[in-house]
Amino acid sequence: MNKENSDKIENAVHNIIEAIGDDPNRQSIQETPARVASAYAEIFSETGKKHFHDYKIFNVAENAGMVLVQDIPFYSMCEHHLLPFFGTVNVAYVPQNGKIIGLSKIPRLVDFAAHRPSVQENITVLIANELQRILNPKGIAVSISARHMCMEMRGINKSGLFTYTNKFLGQFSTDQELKNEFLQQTHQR
Ligand SMILES: Nc1nc2c(ncn2[C@@H]2O[C@H](COP(=O)(O)OP(=O)(O)OP(=O)(O)O)[C@@H](O)[C@H]2O)c(=O)[nH]1
Ligand SMILES: [Zn+2]
Repeated sequence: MNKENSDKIENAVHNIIEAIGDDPNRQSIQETPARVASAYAEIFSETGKKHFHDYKIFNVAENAGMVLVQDIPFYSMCEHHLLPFFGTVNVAYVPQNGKIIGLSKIPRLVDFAAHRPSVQENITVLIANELQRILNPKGIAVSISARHMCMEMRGINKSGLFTYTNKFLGQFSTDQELKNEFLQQTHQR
């Protein structure tokens, strides 16, 4: 993040601290605006980016069956309240023409989708669509389970609720057996 944008966040946080009735010059929070700016640079690092580019494609001779990376932790911020929502993502695909990507790129793709203001449904679809664009595999399944702080610490104030979303493309939407394999492996029914 450039200096101009980081200054904008610092000024805004300074104003927020004042507006909630605290003193921005209080010794232990003097550096808070700068800390928030640097935290936001990390948390929102992928904002506005349409495509994930950090991958290489490998070719293998024989197609594997379903490739599943399970329980990938993620943190995001809801676009309505800028409060965290977080949980785990399962990403599966069935390769086509021996085309695969490095396994570590799947959690990186999850971070790409999550590190922006968003809603759970959009993260789910963005992961599926980017994987589709990159690999054009025979099928894709993405499921997310998450807790939303905007439902837990304010508003409806219900703790410990989990929201589930998923997106199935290609064979995962046409082949019930494959879909069941995914759901069984990821403990969803
Ligand atoms: N579909 C969806 N909704 C979300 C997500 N994160 C937060 N929300 C909801 O977004 C809605 C925003 O609704 P508004 O009525 O504009 O906001 P609000 O008055 O603060 O709503 P309450 O949270 O009910 O107090 C709320 O119902 C939130 O629960 C998400 O990832 N997906
Ligand atoms: Zn919210």
